[in-house]
Amino acid sequence: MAVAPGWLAAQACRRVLKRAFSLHKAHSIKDMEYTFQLVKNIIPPLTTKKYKGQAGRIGIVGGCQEYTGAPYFAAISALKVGADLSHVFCTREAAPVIKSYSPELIVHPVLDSPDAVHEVEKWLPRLHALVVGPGLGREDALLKNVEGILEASKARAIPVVIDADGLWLIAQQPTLIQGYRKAVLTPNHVEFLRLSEAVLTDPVDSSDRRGAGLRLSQALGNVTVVQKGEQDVISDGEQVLECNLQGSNRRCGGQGDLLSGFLGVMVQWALHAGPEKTNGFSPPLVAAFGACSLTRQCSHQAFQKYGRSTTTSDMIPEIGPAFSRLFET
Ligand SMILES: NC(=O)C1=CN([C@@H]2O[C@H](COP(=O)(O)OP(=O)(O)OC[C@H]3O[C@@H](n4cnc5c(N)ncnc54)[C@H](OP(=O)(O)O)[C@@H]3O)[C@@H](O)[C@H]2O)[C@@H](O)CC1
Ligand SMILES: Nc1ncnc2c1ncn2[C@@H]1O[C@H](COP(=O)(O)OP(=O)(O)OP(=O)(O)O)[C@@H](O)[C@H]1O
Ligand SMILES: [Mg+2]
Repeated sequence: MAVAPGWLAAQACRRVLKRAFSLHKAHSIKDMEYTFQLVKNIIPPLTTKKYKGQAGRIGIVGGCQEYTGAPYFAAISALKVGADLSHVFCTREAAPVIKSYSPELIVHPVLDSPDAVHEVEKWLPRLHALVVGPGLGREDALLKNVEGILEASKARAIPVVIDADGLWLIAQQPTLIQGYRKAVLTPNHVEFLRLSEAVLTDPVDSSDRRGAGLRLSQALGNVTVVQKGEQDVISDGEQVLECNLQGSNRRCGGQGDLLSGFLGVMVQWALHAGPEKTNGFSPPLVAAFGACSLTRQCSHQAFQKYGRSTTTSDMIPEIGPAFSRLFET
């Protein structure tokens, strides 16, 4: 008997959803299907009517002498999820290294120049979102420049995803993003604790990750917080989404950097689509759910092929197939 491709796709989707809920019984498969539908609603269609740049022009602020992989992962994941152009603003030394990884990235060696804020600001009118922090390092002079870049981005209402050393800066100066609802923070376990210590008066209850995420988001004026971990817990201070989609047991470095690049693209898709497409959820919340599920699905697929030897580079060729499987079925 011939089986229709649509039926096969629906079965594949149900299998993904079953994996998603194997760890967390509080939601039904129906809830998860609904949240995936909201992500599907924000994805811009591929048509012949679009010109280069309309699906996304993203800037990554990061990359220094020690860390060149992290900004590369964020920038390439932005392109592979569907952005048209991906810029990296890094230090002079890091630039040739990052360029050598891929001809597809546009690399600006400006972050340690005395004129860094102005050099990045020139590009802001042409960018839809910034991802701040992957591979940035913690040198005071660089962080000072990033402060200026964040202020300039807020003044232009540009969405910002803040990760890694960008979160280190926010923990020192939470006022930089206080109340900016186009900011999404993506802390790992340690970064989440550091931020919580910086802005909450009472210690967080580590057994209640939903409550902790809500509190941190509220304390920061409802910026969206993506608390990464065995389950990703996402909150805008009003609502909480959890992403339990099965990933893998490999914890190789760089997976969070991929997530931040996906999110840079998806947050601007979601804000562009507007709240009517996200049915009562804030657009950044839906974008974050999309980026978390895609990261975990890429990790799952890569692990099926490479097992213990899986590294973040192995996840990159999985982005297209994982995206289709989650959002195009
Ligand atoms: N290829 C590249 O270029 C990459 C570069 N990267 C860049 O590196 C920079 C620093 O970022 P980072 O994430 O390494 O932060 P950092 O605060 O030094 O923490 C590290 C220490 O925290 C701990 N720890 C972590 N998770 C934990 C957990 N769940 N539960 C408990 N403990 C946990 C653990 O410490 P330990 O086990 O030693 O106590 C770990 O060693 C940043 O710019 C980033 O973008 C990365 O993106 C990777 C790929
Ligand atoms: N224990 C876990 N089980 C399953 N998935 C996990 C686990 N911890 C993290 N993840 C997933 O791995 C991805 C990256 O999260 P992680 O906490 O490793 O970020 P990170 O430390 O910032 O990574 P990076 O090395 O890029 O800086 C996220 O998609 C998250 O859902
Ligand atoms: Mg990280």
